[in-house]
Order: sequence, then C-alpha cells, then structure tokens
Amino acid sequence: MTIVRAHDYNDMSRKVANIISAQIILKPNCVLGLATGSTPIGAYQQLVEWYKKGDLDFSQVSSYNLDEYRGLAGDHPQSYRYFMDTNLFDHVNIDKSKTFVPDGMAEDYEAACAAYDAAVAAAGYPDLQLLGIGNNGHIGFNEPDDHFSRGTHLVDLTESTIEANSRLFDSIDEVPRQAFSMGVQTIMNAKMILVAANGEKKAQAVHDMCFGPITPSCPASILQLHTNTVLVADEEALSKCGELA
Ligand SMILES: O=P(O)(O)OC[C@H]1O[C@](O)(CO)[C@@H](O)[C@@H]1O
Repeated sequence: MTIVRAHDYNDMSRKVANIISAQIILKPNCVLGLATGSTPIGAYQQLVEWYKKGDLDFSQVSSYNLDEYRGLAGDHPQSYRYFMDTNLFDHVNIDKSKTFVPDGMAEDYEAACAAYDAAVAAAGYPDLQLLGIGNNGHIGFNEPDDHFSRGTHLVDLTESTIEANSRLFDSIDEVPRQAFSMGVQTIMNAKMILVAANGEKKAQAVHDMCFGPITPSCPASILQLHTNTVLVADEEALSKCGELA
C-alpha cells in the first residue's frame, strides 16, 4: 500500500482529485468506482473546477457507485444517487446513462444485486475504485463481520454507522437501517484502489487497515492484499500510524 500524507482535508482532496484526473487523462474511457460520504466531497469539487476550466473531459467515462440506502429513491435528498448527481454528475459532461448506483427501491433485490454485479463485471471492473473508510473500518457499506462479502448484497447497518451517518438526516430515526453494497470481492477486482481518509475519528480504522491483521472485523484490512492501493490521508487520520514516523 502506498501511503500519501496530506496536511489537511483540502490537501487530501486535491491529491485525490489529481489521481482521479490522471486516470481520466490517461484513459478517457475509464471505468470509475465512486464513493459517497463526506470524505470525497472536496475531491469532487476540485474535479468540477478543473472540468470547468477545460482541463478534464468526462464524456467517455462510466461509473459504478459502491452503495445505496435501501428504501430511498434516487430523487431523495439523502440517497447516494442524489448525492452523486448534485456533487459531481450534474456539473460535468459525464453521460448520466453510463453512471450506475445500486437501486435502493428494487423489489426483487437479489436479482437487482446480481444484475449490478454482472454489469460491473461486463464493464471490466473499475480502473480506479475510490473508497472512504467508516469509523469502524467499513468500505462501501461492508460492515465488520465474520467473513468478507463477495458480490452486491443487502446489509444491516451497524448502530455505529447509523449514528455516524445520522448527521446528514434530520433525526437518527430517519436513517435507513439497511443498504445495498458492492461486495469486498468486487471492490478487490478494481485495478487500482484509492482510499481517502481525514480526521481523528478515522485514525484507528486507518491504522487497522494499514497495519492490523487482515480480518473481516476490519473490512478495509483486506486492502493490504491488493497490489495497487493508494491511501491519501491527512495528519489526523494518520495519527495512530506510529509505524510511519
Ligand atoms: O466519508 P464518510 O462520510 O466519513 O463516510 C465513510 C464511508 O461510509 C459511507 O458513507 C458508507 O458507504 C461511504 O460512502 C463512505 O466512504
């Protein structure tokens, strides 16, 4: 794992955006695996800025998002489809019909999850998979468990994740208790994995991801086995990684 130190959130965001834009420049028709949450917002803003300056062209890019809350439609302001549209897709020249987010409203969800996996596989898996990391070491919505997940599946969110994500809802009762998430095996099929982390709340998870045992109780720890993983983290997120000093 390559570890890139950033001073703070803005520096992390620019570094992450630089790596994503290099991917788009080197392979204009690349497949991006994209993430939601607070972490990537600054990077998406930077990408939009460079697009507006004429430095980036998304016209051939396609994308697959990691996850979606169960029960939220794409026009719900807290849905991850809405997040992607408002933070990135609506501001660049990406073809929205080539942007995919799991369907939070799927009735036959097992068929929908299988179809999502088939589509990601048919696209050849992401050239670059962007990931945030949960306070508990989750990636996508793959929560700590006794095994690593494979494909897209229904997840029962942990209390810790529900509480962490409640800041984005009017009350904790409104946070969906379930979500659909790409599986860990699918994430590991990406050609490059780019993890972004900032803030002291992520310090333990970042330490365990980089230096802890490889265990499904910290899903991100499996990234130690991926041959092309880059972590961009700020000083606070790296504060428990004494091994790096
Ligand atoms: O960036 P945040 O908001 O801390 O969230 C961390 C991770 O948890 C999720 O919200 C759950 O999937 C991801 O989207 C994100 O990468």
